[in-house]
Amino acid sequence: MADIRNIVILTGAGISAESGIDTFRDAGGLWEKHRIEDVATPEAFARNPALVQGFYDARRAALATVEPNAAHRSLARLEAEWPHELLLVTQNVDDLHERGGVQDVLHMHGELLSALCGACGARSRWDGPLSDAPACLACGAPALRPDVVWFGEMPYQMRRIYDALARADLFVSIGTSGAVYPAAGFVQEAAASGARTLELNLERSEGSHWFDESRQGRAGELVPAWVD
Ligand SMILES: CC(C)NC(=O)[C@H](Cc1c[nH]c2ccccc12)NC(=O)[C@H](CCCC/N=C(/NCCC(=O)O)S[C@H]1O[C@H](COP(=O)(O)OP(=O)(O)OC[C@H]2O[C@@H](n3cnc4c(N)ncnc43)[C@H](O)[C@@H]2O)[C@@H](O)[C@H]1O)NC(=O)OCc1ccccc1
Repeated sequence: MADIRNIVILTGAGISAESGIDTFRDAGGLWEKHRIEDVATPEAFARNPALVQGFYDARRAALATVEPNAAHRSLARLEAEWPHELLLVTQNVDDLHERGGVQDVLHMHGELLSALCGACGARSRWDGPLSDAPACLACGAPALRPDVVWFGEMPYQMRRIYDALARADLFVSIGTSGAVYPAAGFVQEAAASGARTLELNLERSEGSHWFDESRQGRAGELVPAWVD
């Protein structure tokens, strides 16, 4: 680690699995119970907003029943102690990184605890169901939607992410299947700028072959072992 200064870490649903949050593609995962095109696209929301709001209301309510795990807490410790640049990017819409103690996490696919006005773009913290949401507090339009990035929509803060990848000495991917872009392409971006690349995942992923090193195991063990 001596020559490592700038680190970019990407996390996915696998880091929250041991906290009891369903992943997407694993057995019994979200995409087994729901079709992406029914609940996670702008077209689905236009077609059946109640179904989509219900899907996210259930996931938002479930947040109150789960706690961060050792992997979340280890990353908070790393953030507090790392003397150089560290950017933590998550594809997760849960708040377990923050509750695990991380001060600055970039939610590239949005957050369950935030509502977005489809009319004026205003954001507001939201922890209840959105199905019976009042109008937007800023513009009064009845257009509040989950502040998450659906398929076909541009992820958040891509400029900040690509800038950090271009400066990275080390890129670490934790608990993601590498099935969804542009996140699945970050390892190649980092490698192209000369960074070392490490994958920590329960099993080999669609992108494992892009990494210098891929370690298999549970995030709750692999991440503390890597941080300490
Ligand atoms: C399905 C896929 C082929 N489709 C896409 O990638 C699409 C289309 C596309 C764009 N570019 C492409 C290039 C090629 C092909 C397709 C595309 N991408 C988009 O539409 C994106 C938007 C995608 C975002 C969609 N929203 C999500 N989530 C928020 C909502 C919600 O949460 O409901 S995606 C969602 O699924 C993704 C994958 O999930 P993972 O987190 O990886 O979870 P998964 O279940 O798949 O895997 C879990 C892993 O953990 C491991 N694991 C399990 N337990 C543990 C454990 N205990 N410990 C460790 N590991 C564990 C398992 O082994 C497994 O490997 C995450 O990103 C997650 O956020 N937008 C876009 O491209 O805009 C334009 C653009 C253009 C230019 C530049 C930029 C943008």
